[in-house]
Amino acid sequence: MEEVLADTRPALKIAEVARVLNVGNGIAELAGFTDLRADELVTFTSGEMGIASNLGEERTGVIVLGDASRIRPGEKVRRTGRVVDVPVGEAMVGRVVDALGRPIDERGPIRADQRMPIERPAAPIIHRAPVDQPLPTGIKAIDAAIPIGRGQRELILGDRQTGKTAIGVDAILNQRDTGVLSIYCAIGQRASAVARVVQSLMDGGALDRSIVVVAGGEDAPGLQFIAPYAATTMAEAFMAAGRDVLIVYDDLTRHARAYRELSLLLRRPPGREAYPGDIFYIHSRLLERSTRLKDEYGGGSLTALPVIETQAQNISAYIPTNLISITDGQVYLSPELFEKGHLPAIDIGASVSRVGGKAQLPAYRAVAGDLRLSYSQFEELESFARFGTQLDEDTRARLTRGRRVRAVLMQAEREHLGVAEQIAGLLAATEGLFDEIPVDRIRQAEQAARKAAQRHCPEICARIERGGDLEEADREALVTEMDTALVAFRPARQDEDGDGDA
Ligand SMILES: Nc1ncnc2c1ncn2[C@@H]1O[C@H](COP(=O)(O)OP(=O)(O)OP(=O)(O)O)[C@@H](O)[C@H]1O
Repeated sequence: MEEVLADTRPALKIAEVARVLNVGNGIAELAGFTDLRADELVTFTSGEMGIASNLGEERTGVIVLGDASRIRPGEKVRRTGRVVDVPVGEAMVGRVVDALGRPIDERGPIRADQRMPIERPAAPIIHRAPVDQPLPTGIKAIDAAIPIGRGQRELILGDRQTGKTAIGVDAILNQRDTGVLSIYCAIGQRASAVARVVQSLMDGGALDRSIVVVAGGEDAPGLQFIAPYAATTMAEAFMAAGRDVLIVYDDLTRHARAYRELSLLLRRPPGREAYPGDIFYIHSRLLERSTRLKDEYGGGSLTALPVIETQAQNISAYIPTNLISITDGQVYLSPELFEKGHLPAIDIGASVSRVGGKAQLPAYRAVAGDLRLSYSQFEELESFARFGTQLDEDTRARLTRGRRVRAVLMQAEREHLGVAEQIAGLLAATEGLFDEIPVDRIRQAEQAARKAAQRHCPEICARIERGGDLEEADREALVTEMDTALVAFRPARQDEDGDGDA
């Protein structure tokens, strides 16, 4: 009898059910819970879910993860004893899901055998390995001047319609042969914009090795707020299993706005630009989770490309400065370059990669080592030259070269180039092979040079692709072959042909 009593624990029931006091705009206020935990998931009788956010003695503020208009005052709410989690693993690959990991692609249910909480601590420093392996984006201006490494966090920022999404999508499409799994997390975007990205991934054959997480502009602010954390959890599951993952958060400006809306509705005190005091923390704790793990801790990596929209090119506004300080560099897209048609509109002088240089392939470093500096100098020189000053021979030569390098760095969307192709084009430009060719023919000339390099020096190209060095002899061989291929583009030869446009 005593044994039985010893095993019996008094079933003291704490209040597990509460009622809705009022609801609206993504937030519900409840009364009745006595022991609710911060961030605990609650379920409404109407079927919606919510996250316990403001825990007061009498009232609880809950972020609604769904349609708040379906919730009625007086409705019952139950606690669940768990935090928000999402399905993870192979079953997610190739799927388009919402912020709670539920499929929205009409391809049937997802049978994942594991779930993980959306908020998880970042890997401790001791588990982290240095960023020293490249993550090629296939975009010349980035791979040459602002290289990104696996495990890096590189911000993409610029005004609206400057090609931010295009860079993220191109980076995903370029992972065809790298074994990198990609996650595109759309936050607060129009459904048509998300549909376009999904279509591009499908057309490029990238959806089979990607996950798309969508919290659209018309979704509840609570879903928009949790979407990047959910996407990161899905990525972390692969990272822990040794996979390399690339994640694009498009975009964190809208994420910050969704959080501001929720905070104001929860009556938290507003700070600068009406954002709450912990606005830095919501982004730092998210991006801190991107890293590269040491082999003994899984060996995978998580590379993050967060996107931020600036207004009137103001990169020193609150959210952009926060993110610039959290990330390991930024790719700045300039609306002026976009208007001039210099696409992708990357302002190389205002962009930087703080850790990716170590990850750049040696052949790249040999060719594009000082590209960022020399290109910025050229841009400055060009702006002075506009005043019509008399130019000396050396300045004129530097302008000629700079304009050709710029033409070579221009690239259309979805035109991904392998490492060897990129290096051949850049080598031809920096060695002055294009100097005598009119700028409007550089694109064709570059293609011819790249083809010649591939055709006549296949073993050098293959070695470069494998990460080998570019020896002096290799450089000479490539330059000779490309120079020969470019004869047809030079004015003298064109004049002989009678089609000169110099
Ligand atoms: N390298 C490029 N070559 C040609 N067109 C490009 C290039 N990059 C972007 N574009 C075009 O520029 C337009 C804007 O691109 P995108 O939607 O990526 O910009 P965004 O900055 O993400 O826009 P938003 O502010 O709406 O999010 C698109 O029509 C896209 O096709």
